[in-house]
Amino acid sequence: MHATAFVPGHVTGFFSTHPDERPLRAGSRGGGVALSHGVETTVTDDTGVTLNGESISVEPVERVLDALDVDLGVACETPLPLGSGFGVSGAMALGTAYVVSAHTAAGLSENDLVSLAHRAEVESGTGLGDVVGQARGGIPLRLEPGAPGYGAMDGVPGGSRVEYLSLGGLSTADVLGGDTETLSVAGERALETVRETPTLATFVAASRRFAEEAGLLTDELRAILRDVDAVGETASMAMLGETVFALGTGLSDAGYDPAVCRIHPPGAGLRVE
Ligand SMILES: Nc1ncnc2c1ncn2[C@@H]1O[C@H](COP(=O)(O)OP(=O)(O)OP(=O)(O)O)[C@@H](O)[C@H]1O
Ligand SMILES: CC(C)(CO)[C@@H](O)C(=O)[O-]
Repeated sequence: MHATAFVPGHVTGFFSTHPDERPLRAGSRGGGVALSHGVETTVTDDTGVTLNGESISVEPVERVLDALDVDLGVACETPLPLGSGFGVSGAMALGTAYVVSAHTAAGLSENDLVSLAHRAEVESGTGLGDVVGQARGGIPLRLEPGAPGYGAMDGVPGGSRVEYLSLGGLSTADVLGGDTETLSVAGERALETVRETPTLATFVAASRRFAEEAGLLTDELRAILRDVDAVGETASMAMLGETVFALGTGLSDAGYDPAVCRIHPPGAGLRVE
């Protein structure tokens, strides 16, 4: 029986970047939402990585396999689009750490596995806080950057339904490799706002303000957000993808046909079988 793990998707609403030459201390501050739509990862006897049945190269997954020094591969399945702001690379990396550790009885703790996947994402340039958010669940706030033992987290209570609509992707590596000063200032302001008033409404409103201030909104996304505003709801952009998300029914109320899922509960952990 080959080990299988489920890791929730994770949409970041706002963030600031906190690089560090020590990858376990590097990461992001910010806020996001863990989703009941995620990635199912199964360990395989042959090497290589597949996503929805197709061979794929995802650097953080390969880094995790290299770090565990195994001649094994993984098969990943997800309904979420890769590269569109759902933390798919982080979920694949974290799921890989869990299933290979289970398969080989590596004797690693949960913090060890989360740290392994976090390091892989940071070193690949494909993520800064998705992995720690996916491990926590709920609506995680990254108060301090870093892997377990370095970072600090809280969460916004409540929430259930999530709607999302993706028009396409954005390269996380390209955005994180560019000038992130402006977006980081906006991200710090957003985190301060949500920490002062930790509610669903404040979270989405702060995310929307961040998307505007970070200069990442495309005209297409802006048009969808305005349609949601027009029905008295609020939505925002998933970082980093050409994707809109709403907590509640804002997209469907505005006449769109979004994907619908739920928030992956805080503390629900990752199912490993
Ligand atoms: N068809 C593809 N589209 C996007 N990325 C791809 C594709 N094939 C392989 N990759 C690799 O998958 C990884 C995607 O990481 P990225 O962080 O951009 O996506 P994500 O985790 O789904 O989104 P985000 O981090 O914005 O939430 C990168 O290593 C990229 O090189
Ligand atoms: C940086 C980010 C927006 C892209 O991965 C976010 O998802 C994160 O913190 O990993």
